[in-house]
Amino acid sequence: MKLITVKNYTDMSKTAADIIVEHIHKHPQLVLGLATGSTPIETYKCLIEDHKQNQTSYQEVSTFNLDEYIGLDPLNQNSYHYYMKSNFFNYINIPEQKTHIPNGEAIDVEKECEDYEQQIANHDGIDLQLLGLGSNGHIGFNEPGTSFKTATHVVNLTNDTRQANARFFDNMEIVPKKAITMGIDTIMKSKEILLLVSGENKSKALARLLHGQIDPTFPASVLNQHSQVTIISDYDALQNTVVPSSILL
Ligand SMILES: N[C@@H]1[C@@H](O)[C@H](O)[C@@H](COP(=O)(O)O)O[C@@H]1O
Repeated sequence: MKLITVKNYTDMSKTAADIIVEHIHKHPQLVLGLATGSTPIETYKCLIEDHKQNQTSYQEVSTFNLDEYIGLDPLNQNSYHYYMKSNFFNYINIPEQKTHIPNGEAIDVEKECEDYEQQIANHDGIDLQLLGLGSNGHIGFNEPGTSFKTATHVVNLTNDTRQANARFFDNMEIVPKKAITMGIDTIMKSKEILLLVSGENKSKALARLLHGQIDPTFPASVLNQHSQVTIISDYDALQNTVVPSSILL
């Protein structure tokens, strides 16, 4: 595990975008795993800026998003379909058929999960997966207690997670109770993982990830078992953490 420490959210975002762009330049057919939430928004802005300035092309890149709420129309402003279009896809030259997000409106959601997993496999897996960190340690929507062996599946969202995401919705009542998420095993099969962590509200979770035991009650801890993880963290998220010497700087 490698840790890149940066001053603040802006620097975290620039650093993450630089790493992603470097991967695309080396490998134009990159299979890129994408995340939503507040954390990667500025990274997407930096990627859009780079696309404008340096013409980095997404023509041959394929993307797979981590998750989507069940029951939200893709045009609903809180769906991750809408988020990805309005924060990223609308501003780069990626062909729509190369972007993949679970269909939260599928009639047969179990089949949708199987198909999603199969599509990732058909692309020979994810080359670089971008991840955020839930304050309860969730990755994607894999909540505490999820088996490390899970493939893409349907989850019941915990109240903690619904509350954490309620800020995007008009009221708590309309925050979906279920979602489709890549499983922990799906994420762990990615060849490389880039975890972004910013802000004091993530500092406890980050400390537990860096120091804690590998334990399904804290899903992100599984990342300690992956050989190609880079964490980019700002000072606020690292406060009160003495970085263990086992973490490569
Ligand atoms: N499903 C998403 C995750 O993919 C995201 O990484 C995490 C952190 O969100 P944020 O970046 O807004 O703190 O929680 C959300 O619930």
